[in-house]
Amino acid sequence: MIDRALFALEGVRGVLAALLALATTRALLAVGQAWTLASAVVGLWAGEPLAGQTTRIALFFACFVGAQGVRCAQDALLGRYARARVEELRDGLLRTVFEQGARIVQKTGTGSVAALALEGIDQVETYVRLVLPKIVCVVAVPLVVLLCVLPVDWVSGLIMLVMYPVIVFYMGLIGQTAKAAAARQHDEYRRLSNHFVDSVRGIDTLKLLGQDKRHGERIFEVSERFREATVKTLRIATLSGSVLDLISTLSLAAVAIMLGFRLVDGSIAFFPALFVLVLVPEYFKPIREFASDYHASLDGKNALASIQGIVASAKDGEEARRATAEGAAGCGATGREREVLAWSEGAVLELSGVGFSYPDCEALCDVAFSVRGFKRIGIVGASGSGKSTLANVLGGFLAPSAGVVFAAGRRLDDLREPSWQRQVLYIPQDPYLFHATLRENIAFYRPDAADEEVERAVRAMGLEELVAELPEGLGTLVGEGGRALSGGERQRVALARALLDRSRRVLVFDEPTAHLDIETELELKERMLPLMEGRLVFFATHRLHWTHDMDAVIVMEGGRAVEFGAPRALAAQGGAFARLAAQVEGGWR
Ligand SMILES: Nc1ncnc2c1ncn2[C@@H]1O[C@H](COP(=O)(O)OP(=O)(O)OP(=O)(O)O)[C@@H](O)[C@H]1O
Repeated sequence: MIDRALFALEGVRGVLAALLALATTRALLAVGQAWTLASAVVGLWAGEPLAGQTTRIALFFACFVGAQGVRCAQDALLGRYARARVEELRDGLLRTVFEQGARIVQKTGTGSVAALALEGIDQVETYVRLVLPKIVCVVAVPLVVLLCVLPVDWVSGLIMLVMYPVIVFYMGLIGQTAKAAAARQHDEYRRLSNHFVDSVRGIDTLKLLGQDKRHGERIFEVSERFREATVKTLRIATLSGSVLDLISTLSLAAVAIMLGFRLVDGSIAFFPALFVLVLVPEYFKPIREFASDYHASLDGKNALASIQGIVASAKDGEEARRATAEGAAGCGATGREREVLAWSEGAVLELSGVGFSYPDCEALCDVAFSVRGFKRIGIVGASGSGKSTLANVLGGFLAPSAGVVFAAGRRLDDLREPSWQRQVLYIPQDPYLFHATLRENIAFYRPDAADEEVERAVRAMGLEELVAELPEGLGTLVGEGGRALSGGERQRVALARALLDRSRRVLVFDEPTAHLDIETELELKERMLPLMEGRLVFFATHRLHWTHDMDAVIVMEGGRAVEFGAPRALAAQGGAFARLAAQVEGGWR
């Protein structure tokens, strides 16, 4: 029931110690309130004048105000602590998502990661605020109260002592059921988030294929499952809360009835009886509050576990990767020693035995080749042969599961090395436009670019017409929520980015023209070729006319690089490239 993940939070022990001190103080103040109230009432009952009770009444109010003060101090402490931890968690999660990129998002789901970063984080804050003080109160307050009741009336103390473990045992039983129900609810929520984001992203395709109605029904099914899981969790929470209330009320009644009988037969005086009666609710209050907040905070508990899981698995993977890289290098290379030098004419990139597997499929196997300097390398092959996966490995997005890479004199396990990524410009099939102005999108890698440079890039990539058409020219908002651009226009923006940032000397293209009609492709080709000058270029494509402009091609077949060489020589060789070339309409010359 007590969540170990909470104890992994930074500085939690110090906060628990402070909360323990505050809870003990509050319990003592509650005892003080019960004592002063009981003695004032007993005094009045005995016929003492009201004026004689002033000190007791003043002390009662002092204890009351003190208890409120302690509560405020506790809230302030928890508020600060929860906010700080939550900020750290958010940073950790976002850093992991940015560092691990596609891998994390593919594994966990875009919707789920977004829901965790937004709503999940808030749930964790509520969870930390609610549960930390309850963990402390549930131990400290009953102990203080019991220690004060036992010397005054051991019979009531004994009843309280016996009933407490019964309640804790019952809570443990309910807790297990509630935990399972909340975990199921959390899973359904993750599924719903992923489904929703996927549906919104794919809405055009779904409509185009006439699948929107059927997909709508599936969204309804997923939402229904989430609703059912939520109702089940609420049902358990409400029922168990009521039963717990009943048990603690019965325990309270048992103490009160025993006090009543003993008062009647004169075996207990009025003062101790009243003192105990006033104090007993304080004894059961923390466990009742713990039970009700426990259910309310279970989604925060699950969100915390998910976030910590994502961050920890990424960290483990990263450490294992580092350890293997350092072990493989045999020299404990760290930091600077792994930095890839700036790409130059004499630099060599070599892949040796590189493999990569998706959870259910091996996409690359034993890929090996070596390139030097500023070459244009085509990556060709049939659909599913591994072109995009190889482009992703070269771009530093995916870490191979096998093999090593030598890049500009550095031996690496993979190319997710920041000093390599800083040199790479990746242009995918469908470049992403940020929700920002067209100018900001073009100057993405060089936000400091002068206006003339941006305008030159606009002209070079044939974007002048678009800019003239837009209401605010380069200052028009584009991307999601802004003015939509066609596939060809997005591709031109991506190329303008490449033109603007000449410092990136490695270009990785992944089927950049796959979505474009042949006229647009040929027009763009004329604009792309000059960009390739003085750069190392990898160009994954299934359109073989590009290979005429390549210095060499890598031919992929079933995840293996089966051929590597100049296209003309490969075509003459009669192997895999020749077979591919034979499929080109009109032949490959
Ligand atoms: N995210 C993924 N999860 C699981 N398997 C994947 C994933 N992406 C690709 N694959 C599989 O890996 C293999 C190689 O895919 P890849 O996209 O690299 O091939 P490709 O040659 O680029 O294909 P295409 O020309 O159709 O884009 C294929 O069998 C594909 O089904």
